[in-house]
Amino acid sequence: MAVVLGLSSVFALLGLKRPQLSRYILLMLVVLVCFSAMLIKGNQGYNLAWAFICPPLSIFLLGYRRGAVISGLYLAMVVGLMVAQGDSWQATQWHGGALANIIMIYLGLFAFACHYEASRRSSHEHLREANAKLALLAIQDDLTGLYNRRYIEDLLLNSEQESIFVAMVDIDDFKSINDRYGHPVGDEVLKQTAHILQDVVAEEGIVGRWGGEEFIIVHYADQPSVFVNLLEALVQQVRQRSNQYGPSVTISVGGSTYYKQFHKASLHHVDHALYDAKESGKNDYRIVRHAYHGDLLL
Ligand SMILES: Nc1nc2c(ncn2[C@@H]2O[C@H](COP(=O)(O)OP(=O)(O)OP(=O)(O)O)[C@@H](O)[C@H]2O)c(=O)[nH]1
Repeated sequence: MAVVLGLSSVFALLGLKRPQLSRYILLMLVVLVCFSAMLIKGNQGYNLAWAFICPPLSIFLLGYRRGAVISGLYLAMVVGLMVAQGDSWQATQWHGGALANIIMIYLGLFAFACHYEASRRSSHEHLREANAKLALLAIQDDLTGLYNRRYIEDLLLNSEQESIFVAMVDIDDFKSINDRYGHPVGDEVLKQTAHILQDVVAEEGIVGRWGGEEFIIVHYADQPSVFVNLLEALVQQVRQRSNQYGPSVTISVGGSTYYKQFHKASLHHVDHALYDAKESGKNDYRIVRHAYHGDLLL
C-alpha cells in the first residue's frame, strides 16, 4: 500500500503535473506509516513520536490553513486510536527526558515548517508583483505610459464590437523639433501630445503609441459623424494646447472604419488617410470611406 501511494504521488507530480494532488497522496502515505507504526508497536519506546510527524509535515506541504485542518483531523484520529487501543497498551514508566526530547523534536519540526511556509509565501508574493510589473511592461509604452502597438493590435483583433473606427495620429515635422530643441524636448512633446490625445478621447476610446511619433486611436463611436467630430477636436486641441508646455505642435490624422477580418487592409486604409492629410498640407485630418461587401473590403 505504501509503495502504491509513493508511486502515485510521484506520478501525480511528474506525470499529471498536479503537485497539490501529489502532496495529499504523500500525506496519506505518511499517515498510513505513522498509524501502522502505532498499531504494530503500540506505545513502546519512542513509538508515539510518530504521532508528531504528520502535523508539521502537513503545514510544510499544504500551507498554514489546510495544514492546520489536516493536523486537527489527524490528531483527532490519533486520540481515537489511543482510546481504542488503550486497553492493550502496556503501562510504561514515566520518562521525563524522553518526553522533553519528543517535544523538542516536534517544536523544531514545527518551527521549520512555519519558517518554510513563511518564506514560500513571501517569494510567492514577490513573484506575483514581478509578474504584474512584467505584464504591464508587455502592454505599455515606456515613454508615454500609453498602451503599446502589440496591445492595440490584440485589442483590435479580439474586439467583439461591430462598429469600430481607427485613427492614426502623426506629429507634424517632429524631426525638426528634435533637431531644433534636442531629443529630451522631443520626448517631452511626445508625452504632452499623448496626454492631450488621451484627454480628448477620454472614455470613448483607447489611445496607444504606434511607434516613433505616431499614435493610434481606437474609437467606439456608433455614428461616423461622432468619429469625424473627434478627429476635428484632436487636431484643434493639440494645436491650441501644445504650446502651453513647450514648442508649438500640430498633428495630421487619418481615420477609417475598422473590420477585424480585414485587419491589415483596414489599417492600410487608415495609413492612406494619414498620408492624404500630410500631402494636403498637414495640421488636418482625412477620412477614407470604404465599404465592406461580403468578403471584400472596398
Ligand atoms: N525625441 C524622440 N524622437 C523620436 C522618437 N521616436 C522617433 N523619433 C524621431 O521622430 C522623427 C520622425 O521624423 P520623420 O519620420 O522624418 O517625420 P516628421 O519630421 O514628423 O515629418 P512628417 O511626418 O512629414 O511631418 C525622427 O527624427 C526620429 O528620430 C522618440 O521616442 N523620441
